[in-house]
Amino acid sequence: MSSRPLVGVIACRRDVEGHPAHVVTDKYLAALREYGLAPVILPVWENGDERDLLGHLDGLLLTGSHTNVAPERYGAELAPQNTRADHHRDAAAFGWIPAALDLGLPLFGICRGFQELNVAFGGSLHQAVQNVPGLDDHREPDVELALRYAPAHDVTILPGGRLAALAPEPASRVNSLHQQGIAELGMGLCAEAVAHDGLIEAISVRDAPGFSLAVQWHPEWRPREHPLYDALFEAFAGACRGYRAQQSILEEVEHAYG
Ligand SMILES: N[C@@H](CCC(=O)NCCCC(=O)O)C(=O)O
Repeated sequence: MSSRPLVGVIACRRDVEGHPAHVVTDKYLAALREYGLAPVILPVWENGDERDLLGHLDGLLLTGSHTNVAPERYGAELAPQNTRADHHRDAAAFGWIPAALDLGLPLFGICRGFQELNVAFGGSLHQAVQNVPGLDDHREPDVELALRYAPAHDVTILPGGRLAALAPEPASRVNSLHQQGIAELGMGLCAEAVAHDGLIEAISVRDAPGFSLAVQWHPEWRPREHPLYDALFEAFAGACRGYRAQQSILEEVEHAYG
């Protein structure tokens, strides 16, 4: 039986060959595997309540997606640039985030997952960052994949935070593939890094006992080749191993003493 920690990876809903499907791109799964974790794809249903799944996991990864959090979840009107939704994903993410934090489950958000964490704490989003005065265009160029995920802009890591504690350097250059971004930071969240134009690009949950970081960029893209991406996955994997060990002890105590 695998001793690798089990990490739940939230899926997205898409049609595949005419059938509704639950989809995760391989790079998220491959990155978790690279760092000694066992990825488990978590299906998403708008009317589902799969919170019991989290009790079997040692970590939760909220992936990126071309779709967007429904703006009504943060009290906004749908912007014309916001053309892709996934209500199944929304329902799952906003159920699993509080449940994971209640369990102390290591929680890692990437891109859409970063935005979901902010909205889960009452924050709001820009739906078209490129149209916000003073902010740049953070969308990916229409080029081949390796160039789309290449480092695109600098981020400054804020001193004294959870990201600073694991980052090899106080600044880095990261990829950028998003049209949405944090407008108002949710209550109870800490800004951990900002882009060159001031946009928040990494956050953490202030009172979370364990790993609870989310980033706007994509560290799952060839993480071993980028010191900050590598540090993020090493820290997340370490947190999942620690959680697994803690759960094993609790299970043994429960078994021994009932
Ligand atoms: N749709 C949101 C989030 C952008 C995002 O997650 N992009 C990556 C999609 C493909 C991948 O998983 O790498 C926005 O536009 O801000």
